This record gives sequence, C-alpha cells and structure tokens, in this order.
Amino acid sequence: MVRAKSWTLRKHFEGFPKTSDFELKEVELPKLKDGDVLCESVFLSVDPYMRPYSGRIMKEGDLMIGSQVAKVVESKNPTYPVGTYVVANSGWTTHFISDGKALQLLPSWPEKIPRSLALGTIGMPGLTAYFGLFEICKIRAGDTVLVSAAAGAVGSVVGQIAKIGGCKVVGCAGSDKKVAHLKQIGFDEAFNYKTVGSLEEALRKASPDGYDCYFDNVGGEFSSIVLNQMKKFGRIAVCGAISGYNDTVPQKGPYVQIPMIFNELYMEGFIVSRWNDRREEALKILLRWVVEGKIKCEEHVTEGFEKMPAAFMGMLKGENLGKAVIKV
Ligand SMILES: NC(=O)C1=CN([C@@H]2O[C@H](COP(=O)(O)OP(=O)(O)OC[C@H]3O[C@@H](n4cnc5c(N)ncnc54)[C@H](OP(=O)(O)O)[C@@H]3O)[C@@H](O)[C@H]2O)C=CC1
Ligand SMILES: CCCCCC(=O)/C=C/[C@H]1[C@H](O)CC(=O)[C@@H]1CCCCCCC(=O)O
Repeated sequence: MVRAKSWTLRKHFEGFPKTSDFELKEVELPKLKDGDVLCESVFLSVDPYMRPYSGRIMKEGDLMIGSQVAKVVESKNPTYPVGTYVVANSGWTTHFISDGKALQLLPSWPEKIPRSLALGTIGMPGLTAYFGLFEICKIRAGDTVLVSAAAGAVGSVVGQIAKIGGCKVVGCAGSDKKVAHLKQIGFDEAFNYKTVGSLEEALRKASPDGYDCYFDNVGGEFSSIVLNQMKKFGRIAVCGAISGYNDTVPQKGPYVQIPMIFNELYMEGFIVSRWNDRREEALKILLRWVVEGKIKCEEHVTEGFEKMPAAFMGMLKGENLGKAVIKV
C-alpha cells in the first residue's frame, strides 16, 4: 500500500496566504484496477493562478490545485509502462492513481534538458508566452515589446521569444538581481519597478518612442501607466494581474478608454488553453529553441514537498527568479 501526502486548503485565503491556510494530510491509496497507473511526483509547480482560482473553484478541505511532472511507478495500463514520465493536473500530492485519460506523456526529452522544464518554458508558462506574443500581440520584427514580471516563468520566455522575433525588448522586475539577469539573457533594457523614482520616466527612458506591444503580467497601477506610453495601434496582451491577486478590496485606477481611443489600442485578455489544439506544435518549437540555446531557462527550485506552501507564498512575494518549482 502506498501512502500519499497531500497539501489541502484548510482555510480560504484572505489577503496574502498564510502557512495556517494549508494542511498536510496523508491518505492510503487503493490497489490499482485494470487500466490504472500509480504515479509518484518528481517536480511540482506553484503558479500565480492558484491564488485567484482557489476562491473560484475550491472548497475548504480540497486538495490544492496544480500540475506536476510524475513518474509511473506501477502500471496496469500498457500506454504508460513503469518508468514513463507524465505531466498531470493532479494537485499538490506526492502520489496519485490515474486511469491515464488526463495524463500528458512527456515528449521525447533530451537527456541534458531537466524534466522540470515541462512545468515552465516547455510547458504551460512557455505556451502562454508563445501564444500571447504571436496571437495577441502579433509581434513583428522591429516592434518594441514591454513585459512586466519579466524575470518570471512567463515573462522571461516572452522577452526571449520577442528577441527571436527581431523585436526590441524592455522588461521590468522587482529586484536588481532580476534586472541584471534580464540583461544577461538578452533584454535590451530592464529596470527595477520597485526602486525607480518614477515609473513614467523609467518607461520613457527605456523607449522614448513608446511601445508597440505590452505583455501584461501584473495589471494594476503599473499597467495603467504603461497605457499612456503605447504607440498608435499598440497591442496589449492581458495575461495576468498578479498585483491584485491578494487584494481584499479590488484596486481602482484610471479608466482605460481615453488612452485607448487616442492611440487606437487593441487590448485582449486570454487564457492559454484557447490554443490547446496547437499545444504539441508549440511545445516542439519551444523545446527546439531551448536545445539550440536560443531560450535560456532559469528555475527557482525548492527542495522538499513539505515546503510547498512556503514556495507558493515565496513566488507570490517575488522570491523566484525564473520558474518556481518544487523538487520532491
Ligand atoms: N492567461 C494565462 O493563460 C496565464 C496567465 N498567467 C499569468 O502570468 C503572470 C506571471 O505568471 P508566472 O510567470 O507563472 O509567475 P512568475 O514566475 O512571474 O512569478 C510571479 C512574479 O510576479 C511578480 N509579482 C508579485 N507581486 C507583484 C506585484 N504586486 N506587482 C508586480 N509584480 C508582482 C513577482 O516578480 P517581481 O519580483 O518582478 O515583482 C513574482 O516573481 C501571472 O499574472 C499569471 O497569473 C500565467 C500563466 C497562464
Ligand atoms: C484573475 C485570474 C487570472 C489568472 C490568470 C492565470 O494565471 C491563468 C492561468 C491558467 C493557465 O492558462 C492554465 C491554467 O491551468 C490556469 C487556469 C487554471 C484553472 C484551474 C485548474 C483547475 C484544476 O487544477 O483542475
């Protein structure tokens, strides 16, 4: 018999999550039926969406939502023999049983590429960057692209794909270490939004002519300021709004209509699953860019399943450079 450890939502988050909002439980898993596989987690992901979605789709006591890279350790399903690696939306748990239907097989994975990247650059966050840039921002060579939360899982890939596409790239992030990293991976300009005296001036200095595209990961005040520095017919991909995920009272800000009208802007929100039918094609391209060294991948690895809540809260606070993952 296998005992699975699982993190559950003990209490709905109010404001910023607290350690006491989580509870670690242990359950004994049943025997496998025909067609089942037993999976053991190898890497787990902590992502910003877990904060807003917990209130929308979870009840107190539920398993925390999330995806992981897992290894098949027992199998009664010929499609997934023992030793197969899969990506699964199985929540914050060390072991789970699946009938295989919702598992994604890891594609042929080069030896030198860490499998954890299937939760980051060669996974959901990388796909978000890819489709947000090509389908919403519709980048063209020569465009100036701004990305917020630029040193994170999505943002760091956005900047590097935009460079591959021949764009000038400006990124902002919340520490000097992150800013230095952005310059190292090819961003043309980068600044620390927490320490610049004036966001208006920092944005103007980085691109005096304004921005063709804005890949918005943060929302809130920062994005309201950006709106006034978009070029005529600029395109804004509204990907995330992490600056407000922990707010108990929704932020109020300047309304968008006037700058949108004057500059004839295009602004569209999106969820990456819209392009699920093109997932495999895009993952192959992302994997190729990583193998070719055109995309550099940084990960913020926390060791130990017990530390998952701390890793999640740390990511929300900005402790991560690159994708935040947990190594079991
Ligand atoms: N639409 C979609 O389909 C998807 C949307 N997303 C969204 O993309 C965004 C980035 O996600 P992801 O790359 O996984 O996460 P990151 O790896 O970027 O981690 C989150 C980062 O957000 C930044 N941050 C935290 N609080 C604030 C704040 N108040 N203001 C500005 N920045 C803040 C921190 O970086 P810093 O130190 O720079 O502040 C932190 O490191 C999120 O908003 C997420 O919800 C992600 C995946 C899919
Ligand atoms: C105001 C909230 C904006 C959140 C934006 C965001 O980060 C969206 C992330 C989605 C991403 O595109 C793919 C996902 O899986 C995220 C949505 C998750 C939905 C709940 C999953 C439930 C489950 O685990 O079964």
